[in-house]
Amino acid sequence: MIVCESLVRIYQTGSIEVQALQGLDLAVDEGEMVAVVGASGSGKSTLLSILAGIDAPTAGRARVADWDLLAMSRGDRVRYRRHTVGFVRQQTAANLVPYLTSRQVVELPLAAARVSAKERRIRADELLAALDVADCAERRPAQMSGGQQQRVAIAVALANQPRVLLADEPTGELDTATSASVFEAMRKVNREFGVTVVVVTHDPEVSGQVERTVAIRDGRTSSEVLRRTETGADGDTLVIAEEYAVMDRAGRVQIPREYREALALTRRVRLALEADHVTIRSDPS
Ligand SMILES: Nc1ncnc2c1ncn2[C@@H]1O[C@H](COP(=O)(O)OP(=O)(O)OP(=O)(O)O)[C@@H](O)[C@H]1O
Repeated sequence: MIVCESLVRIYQTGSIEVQALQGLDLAVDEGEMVAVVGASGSGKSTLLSILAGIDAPTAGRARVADWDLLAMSRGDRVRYRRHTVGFVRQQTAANLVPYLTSRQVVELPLAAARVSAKERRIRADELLAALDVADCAERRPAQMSGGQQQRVAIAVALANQPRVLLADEPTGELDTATSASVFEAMRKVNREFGVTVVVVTHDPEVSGQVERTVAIRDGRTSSEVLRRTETGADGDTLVIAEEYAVMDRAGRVQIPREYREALALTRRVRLALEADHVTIRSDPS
């Protein structure tokens, strides 16, 4: 559903150039839910803005569903944002409109897509019910909690039945219990509606609940954690998490700093192919 290869985004401010993405690789299957983590400034929001069609990459490849994000006209971009992706921002207020009720704000994207008034009402009520905020249909943002506002924001993002839901720190302004429930709502739409979900988060509690977490370091995908559940001998369910380094198409792998420091691996290293693995040794000279 999503494929990014060697994705680059350079911001130019006067004479200063910032490489926000420096050859990022990412592949997300249809129906998957993936968490994206990384230090502040690592490029998470830049990636999400590109996937949302808000920002354009400088170079590389980026495809979402049938769209090539580097070759879209202005009109394509509008269609893409209206029908293929839904976007939830961190700031609860930025997702909603102060003077519109929840039902009205969910109906807005449907009206833009020329859905009839009757259908709009039915779809808005279905979505608000699916996100457990049916009782907020007549309320404006100021009359709702942060968690309720984010659930309504997810309903807005899903109004036009997008194939991909993108969320940039959707629980960043919420307390732990509320963020767990908003995150659970996202898992529910992923499971029940089959929407592919990419969620940026700082919260390890959140990233620990998805099957795959992608870590971005310096604008590049550096590692992935895959989680699976297994039933132990005593019948208990265990979550097994395994961390993988990510290799790009050219075969490059980033070796974590602590490994490099522990073995004094510097500019030149020796590689050797063994029967079932590759060794990396420091240069004796
Ligand atoms: N519009 C812009 N103009 C110039 N530089 C930018 C712009 N947007 C982002 N950057 C820079 O690009 C880099 C990546 O920023 P980005 O917002 O993607 O990081 P992030 O991982 O989302 O960080 P955070 O977790 O703090 O939100 C940073 O160095 C940032 O200063």
